[in-house]
Amino acid sequence: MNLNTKVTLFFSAIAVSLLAVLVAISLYAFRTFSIASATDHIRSAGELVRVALTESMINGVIDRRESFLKRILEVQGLRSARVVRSPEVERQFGRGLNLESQADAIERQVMASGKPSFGVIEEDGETFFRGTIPYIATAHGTPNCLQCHQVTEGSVLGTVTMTMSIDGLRDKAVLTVGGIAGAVTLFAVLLVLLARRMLRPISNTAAAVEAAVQKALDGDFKTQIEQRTKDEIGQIARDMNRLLAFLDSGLNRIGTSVARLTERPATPGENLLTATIDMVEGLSKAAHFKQAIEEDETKSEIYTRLSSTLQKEFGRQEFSLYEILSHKKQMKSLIVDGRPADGCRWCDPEILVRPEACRVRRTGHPVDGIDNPEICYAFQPPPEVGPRRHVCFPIIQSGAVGSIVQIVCTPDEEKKLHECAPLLQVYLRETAPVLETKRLMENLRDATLRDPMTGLNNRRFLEEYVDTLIAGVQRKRAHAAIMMLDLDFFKMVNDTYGHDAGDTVIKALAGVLKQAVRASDLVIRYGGEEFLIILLDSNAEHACLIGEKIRGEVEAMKVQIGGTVIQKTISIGIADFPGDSATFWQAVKFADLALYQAKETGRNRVIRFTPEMWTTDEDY
Ligand SMILES: Nc1nc2c(ncn2[C@@H]2O[C@H](COP(=O)(O)OP(=O)(O)OP(=O)(O)O)[C@@H](O)[C@H]2O)c(=O)[nH]1
Repeated sequence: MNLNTKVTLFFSAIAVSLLAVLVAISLYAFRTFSIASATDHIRSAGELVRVALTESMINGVIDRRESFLKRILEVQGLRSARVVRSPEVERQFGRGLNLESQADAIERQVMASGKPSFGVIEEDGETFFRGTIPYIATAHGTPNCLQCHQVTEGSVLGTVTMTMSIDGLRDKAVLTVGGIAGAVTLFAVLLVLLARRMLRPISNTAAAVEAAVQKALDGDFKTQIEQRTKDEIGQIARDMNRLLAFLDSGLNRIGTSVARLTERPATPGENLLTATIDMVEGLSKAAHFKQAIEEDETKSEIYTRLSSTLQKEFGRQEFSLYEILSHKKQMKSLIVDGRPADGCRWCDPEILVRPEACRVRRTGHPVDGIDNPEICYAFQPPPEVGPRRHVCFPIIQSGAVGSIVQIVCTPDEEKKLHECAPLLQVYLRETAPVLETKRLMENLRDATLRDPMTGLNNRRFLEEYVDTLIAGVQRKRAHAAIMMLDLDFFKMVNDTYGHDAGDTVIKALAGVLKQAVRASDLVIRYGGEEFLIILLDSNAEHACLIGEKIRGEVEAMKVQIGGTVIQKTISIGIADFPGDSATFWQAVKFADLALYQAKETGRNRVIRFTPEMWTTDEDY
C-alpha cells in the first residue's frame, strides 16, 4: 500500500469516526433539548390552562371551557389538550365534559402519584411528545384551590394532558445533523486532497528512489531522481543522486580494475554489481589459493590442490593436468578427472611422447574447443562418453609452456565453462610463478643429488633416499642386492692418458652400468671410480648374475681416446639386504668387503659377501 492510499484511508477513517461522534452527540443533544423544550412548552401550556380554568370558574364561564380547550389547540405545535377530573372533583362538581372523566392509564397513574409524566409516543404512525401534568390543590394564592374545592391541600384535582408533534423538531435535527455531516465530510475531503497534494512530492520521490534502488540492485547506477521540491524531500533526491553517481563511478573503477585483473571485459546487459562481487570474491579465493600453493612443498602437492580447486570451486569433474618434461621433450599426464594418472583419457596418447602434437604446447596459447570444436585433433574423448568439448590453458613457466590444464565439458555446459574461464585463468596465472619456483628448486635440489659428469645419482642422494628405500623393502618383505663396483687399476688411465681420458672412461662405464639394470634400480656414483648399484626386489644370487654380466660388458667395453682404445676391467662385491645384515649401511659395508676380496683375489671378478670376510678382515 503506497503512502497516498495510506493517507487517504487514514484521513477517511478519522473523518468517518469524527462524523459518527458528531452525529451521535448532535442527535443526543437534539433529543435532550427537544424533550426539555417540549416539556417546558407543555408545562407552560398546562399552567395556562389551569389559570384559564380558574379564571373561568371565578368569572362563572367554566361551562365554556370546552371552547377554550379547542382554541388552545391553535397554538403551533400543540396537537391535543384535555383535562380530566379527579374522582374528588367529580364527586363535588359532577362528571363534567364528556372526556373529563375518562382518564387513561397514564392519567390515572399521574393522579395517583401526583407527579407529571412526559414521554414520546407513537400514534397512527406518527411520533408525538405527550405530557400529563397533575393539578395539585394548594392553599396559597387568591383565590386558592381550597376555597372552591372541597379537598385537602396537596390532593390532585385533575390532570391536563397535551400532545405535541415533534416532527418539526426532528426535521430540524435531521437538517442540522445533515449540515454537520456534510461540513465534516467536505472538510475531510478537502483535508485528504490537501494531504495528498502535500504528499505527492514525497510519494513521487519515494517511488523514484524505489525504482532507482531496484535498478541499482540490477547493476545500473545511472538513474537520476527528479528533484521536485527544495525542502527535505528535494534534499533526499539530491543526496540519492550523489550517492548513485558515487557508486556508479566507484563501481566502474572497481569493475575496470577487476576486468583488467581477470582479462574479462563486462558483457552488455550483465549486472555489473553482482559480476564485480563475484569476480572480487573469485580474486580473493585465488589469492588464498596462491598463498596455499606457496606453502606447498612439492609440485605434486600444487597439482593436487589445483585439481581439487577445479572440482570444488569450478565444479569441474572432467579435466586433465599435464606437465612438460622439457629435458626429455615429453609430456607427462599427472591428473585425470581428479585422480592421479599417467595416461591420457581425453587426448591422443601420442602427445605424451610427442608434445608438439598438443596444440597448447605448440602455440603457447589457450585452445578453445567450444567456439571451434575441430581446433585440436589431439582431443579425442572416448566415444562411449558422448559428445564433449574442451578448453585447454597453458601455464607458462620460464617463458615456455610448463604445464597444461585441460577442461572437458558436455555441450550444455559450454556457457558455464566460458563464464568461469577468466577466473580459471587468474588461478593459472597465480599458479605459474609458484610452479616455476618449485621447479627451479627441485632442479636445484636434483643437481645436488646428482653427479654432473655421469648424470647418475650421487652418494648424498643415497643418504637422503635410504630411509624410503629401507621402508619399501621392509614393507614388501623383499630383498635388495647391493653391488659395489670399482674399476681395476684406473689410476693407470689417468697416469698414462691423462685425467680427461679417465673421465671419458668413467662416463662410458656409467652408460654401461645404467644399461645393465632396470630403470627402477639405482646406479650411484659412490666415489671417484667407485659405483654402487642397488637392485630392488632382487637378492644376492640374482645380483651375481647381473654382476657377472656387467663385468663381461665392462671387459668388452672399448673406449676410444684419440687414436688409442682403452679397455678396462672391473671388480664387483655383492651383499644382500637384509639377507646379510638387517642394517642397510652394514650391508653396504659387506658389499665393500666383498669388493675388497675381489681386488685381493686378482680383480676382474664378482665376489658375493660371506660372513667369514667380516671376521677374517676385521681390520679392514
Ligand atoms: N679421471 C678421473 N680420475 C678419477 C676420478 N675420480 C677418481 N679418479 C682417480 O681414480 C684413481 C683411483 O685409484 P686407486 O683408488 O688408487 O686404485 P686403482 O688405480 O683404480 O687400482 P685398484 O682400485 O686397486 O684396482 C685415482 O687416481 C683417482 O685420482 C675422476 O672423476 N676422474
